[in-house]
Amino acid sequence: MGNVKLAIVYYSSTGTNYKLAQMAAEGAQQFGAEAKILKVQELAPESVIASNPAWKAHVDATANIPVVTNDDIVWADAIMFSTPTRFGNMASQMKQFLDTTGGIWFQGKTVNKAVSAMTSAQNEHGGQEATILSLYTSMFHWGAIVVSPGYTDNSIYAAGGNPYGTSATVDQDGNIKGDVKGAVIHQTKRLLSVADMIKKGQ
Ligand SMILES: Cc1cc2nc3c(=O)[nH]c(=O)nc-3n(C[C@H](O)[C@H](O)[C@H](O)COP(=O)(O)O)c2cc1C
Repeated sequence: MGNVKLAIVYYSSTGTNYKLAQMAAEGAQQFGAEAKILKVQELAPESVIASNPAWKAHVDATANIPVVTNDDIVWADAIMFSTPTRFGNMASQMKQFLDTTGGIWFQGKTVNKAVSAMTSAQNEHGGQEATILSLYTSMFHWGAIVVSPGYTDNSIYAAGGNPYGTSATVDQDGNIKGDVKGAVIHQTKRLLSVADMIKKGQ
C-alpha cells in the first residue's frame, strides 16, 4: 500500500483545518502511504489578517508549510481537501486554488484522482454538507473519483462523523468539539484504499 501518494490540501485561518490535515497525515502514516500537507495560498489582505490575532498567529505558525501547486495534484494519487465553512461554502482561498487547475484539467491530469473533503464550522448545522458538496461539484468536473465516507465505519456516528466528509464543530474559543480523529483517520484510510484500487486497476 506504501506506493499510494496523498496530497492533503487545506485552507485554515485559525488552525482547525490544519489540525484536520495533520490527523489525515496520521491516517496516511498508519496506512503506509506517502503524504504531503500543503496549504492553499492565503489571499486575504494583510491588514485584515493583522486585525485578528488568532488568524495572524496561525499564518505565522504555518509559514513553513508549502503552498500547493498544480504539480502536487499531478503527483498525487489521492487528495484530501479540508476547508472551513464560509457562509455555507468552501473558503474562497480554496476555490481560487481550484480555479488555477484549468491547465492540468485540460490535459486530463485530474482524471481518476481519488478525492475526499473535510470541513469545520461554528454551528452544528452551519452548512457543512453544502460546503463539502460545493467542493465535490468541482471534483465532478475534474473527472476525479469522489470517495465519501458514507456509513462505512462506526466513526461516522461519533464526533465529526458525516457520510459526506468529516465535519468538525468549533466552540467560541476555536477548539474542536469532541474527538474527531477517528472519523478523519477512517476517511483517510478509505480514500487511500480506493486510490490503491484505482492505481492497481490502471
Ligand atoms: C466569513 C466567515 C463565514 C463563516 N460562515 C460560517 C457558516 O456559514 N457556518 C458556520 O457554522 N460557521 C461559519 N463560520 C465559522 C467558521 O466555519 C470557523 O471559524 C472555521 O470552521 C474555523 O476553521 P479554521 O480554524 O480552520 O479557520 C464562518 C467564519 C467566517 C470568518
